[in-house]
Amino acid sequence: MSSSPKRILIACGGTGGHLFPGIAVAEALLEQGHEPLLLISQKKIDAQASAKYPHLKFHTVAAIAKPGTLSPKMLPFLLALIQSIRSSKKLIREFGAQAVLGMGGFTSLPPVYAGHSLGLKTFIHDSNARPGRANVLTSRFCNKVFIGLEPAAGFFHKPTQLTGTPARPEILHLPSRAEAAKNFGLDPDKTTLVVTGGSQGALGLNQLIAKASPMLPENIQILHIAGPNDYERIKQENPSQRPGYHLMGFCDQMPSAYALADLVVTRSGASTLTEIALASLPSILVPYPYAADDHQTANAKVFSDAGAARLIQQKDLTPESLAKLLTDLLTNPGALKLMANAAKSLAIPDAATRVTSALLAEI
Ligand SMILES: CC(=O)N[C@H]1[C@@H](OP(=O)(O)OP(=O)(O)OC[C@H]2O[C@@H](n3ccc(=O)[nH]c3=O)[C@H](O)[C@@H]2O)O[C@H](CO)[C@@H](O)[C@@H]1O
Repeated sequence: MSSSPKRILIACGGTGGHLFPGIAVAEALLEQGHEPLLLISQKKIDAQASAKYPHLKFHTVAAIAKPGTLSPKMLPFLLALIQSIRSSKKLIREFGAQAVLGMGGFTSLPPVYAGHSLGLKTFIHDSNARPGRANVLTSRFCNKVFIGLEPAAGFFHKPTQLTGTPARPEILHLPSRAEAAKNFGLDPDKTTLVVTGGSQGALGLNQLIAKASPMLPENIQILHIAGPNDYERIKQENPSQRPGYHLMGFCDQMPSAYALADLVVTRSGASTLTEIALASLPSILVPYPYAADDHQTANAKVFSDAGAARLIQQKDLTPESLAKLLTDLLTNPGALKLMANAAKSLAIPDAATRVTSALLAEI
């Protein structure tokens, strides 16, 4: 190992769950004097998020998503994969990469495979308790797999290291509660419920919350982050809402949302879980029912087993039962405190530097 600056290619496009951890690793590398290049997709979310980090270098490639095995789209997918491996090799040579890190999904497979076939050290990070198939396949071409949650270790055929999932630096430095409340026009002194569905697929949860919120005690305020796809529908379906209910589409101030929250109701995507652990927040976790291999239930179990969260499947909830559970918890500060402490014990604040140290030690 030498201390000279290293050039690291990080593949992290396609979803917030891959992009933000990739950005966190890139920031840590940059801080240590190294040169990261982030490979992202042409999707809007990647363009929007990357624009906020003008000091980082990004390279855009077409997103790759695997169709069903018998789908007629399989042949075009395989051709796109081969093409992407070729262009990844070209990029690795031009950039002079010394290692490749994939943050997950099929978008990571071509650059990791290309790096491996050019003789570079290659790595992937998997943030879920039950890894995606793309990552298990990609791990065949890796030297080491970094994992966000312990149960993932059993799924890979390569050495794994528990690093946690790197979070955006701003999540590690939350604003004050007063500042946070101001951002949403809410009251800093009121007990606050924050609802967020992750970046995709929370219509069922959004509908439950919108119907449950009028049944909550009057002194509770609710920040309901419904996501850009559901915002209009939820607004139309619930024309008369109670005071202290604030509905929004996409939230670009998640640190403020966490700073204001006394309890979070959410899907159990890995980045969201990482963030609520870092913010020491109690939660009610309602896994996305259609997530691949039900990995969100596996993620949520880590938190409920530790006492940090209540895990409830969407099919088992009604607006009434959800309102009762929320009221019971929100009026029981002792229970919330115990859950918050358990959440804190799951946090790995140095996840980004755990990844960079382990990676740099091998090149
Ligand atoms: C439906 C699905 O399969 N989702 C998967 C997807 O997560 P997905 O990317 O949908 O969700 P995550 O919970 O992992 O991350 C969401 C990220 O978006 C941010 N955010 C969210 C809402 C908002 O309004 N503003 C905002 O900034 C959150 O702070 C967080 O950083 O990849 C993750 C990592 O493999 C998996 O664990 C998830 O299960």
